[in-house]
Amino acid sequence: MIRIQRLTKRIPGGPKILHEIDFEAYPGDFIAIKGSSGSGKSMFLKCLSLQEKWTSGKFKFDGVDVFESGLKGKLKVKREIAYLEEKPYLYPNKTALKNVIIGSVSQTPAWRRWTGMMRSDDYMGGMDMIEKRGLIDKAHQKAGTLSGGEQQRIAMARALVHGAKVIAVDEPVTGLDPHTAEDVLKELKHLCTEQGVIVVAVLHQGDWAERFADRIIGLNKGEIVIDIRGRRMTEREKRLLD
Ligand SMILES: Nc1ncnc2c1ncn2[C@@H]1O[C@H](COP(=O)(O)OP(=O)(O)OP(=O)(O)O)[C@@H](O)[C@H]1O
Repeated sequence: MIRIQRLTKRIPGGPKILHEIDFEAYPGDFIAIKGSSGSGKSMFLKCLSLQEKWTSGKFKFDGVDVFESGLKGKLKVKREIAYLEEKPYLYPNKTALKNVIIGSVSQTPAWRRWTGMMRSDDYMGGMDMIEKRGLIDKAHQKAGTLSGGEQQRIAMARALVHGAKVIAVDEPVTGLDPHTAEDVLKELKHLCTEQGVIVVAVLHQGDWAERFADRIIGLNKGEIVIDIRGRRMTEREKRLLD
């Protein structure tokens, strides 16, 4: 479970980008973040996954007070809250499978990195995760040749192999055709309902948030202006995001 209280982010010597954000999420939640350009959506995901330092606020994750528990709490967040950018970084010349298992604990010994050899349990775990994403026939294809939707799913598989319990994903369907976008969102929804993963997704365009999310949070100038159950938004609510 995640509990954030009064998260504030200010760029040193610059403007306040997030202002006193309160946020809670429970296993299995699919939460969409909406808001116009510059409203702080990406910054929120980056603060949630500790890619960005907070200016102030309290952060509890799975009962651990992240900032009170020192390095241990921060490492737990970095390990278990995966941040996926709009165009997730994959090694283009490595296979989809290598991208999924790269950096996993049993891969770490230097001689494995030098020789490129995988342990059989890495191989099986990676293949299993890729199969569950419906990409088994792409496992040995170079990641740089995969489509945008396939790359998103490989990035998800990598996060899950590495033990992610929360996926904070920025614009996962931007630039995808509607059919592929729907597949990616179904996949994320499935992770919530079947595995209790928490998904926090920036889904500003179209009606994807209304169709897939359990909750919709709307940001305007770094403040929460809407926090509703996933449903069709009213015209008044939409105006609050402008
Ligand atoms: N490192 C930084 N230094 C200064 N300003 C920043 C920095 N990072 C973000 N900002 C500003 O903070 C605001 C929020 O940025 P953010 O990327 O979170 O917006 P967003 O809602 O994700 O926008 P978009 O939909 O266009 O991606 C923007 O005005 C941006 O210019």
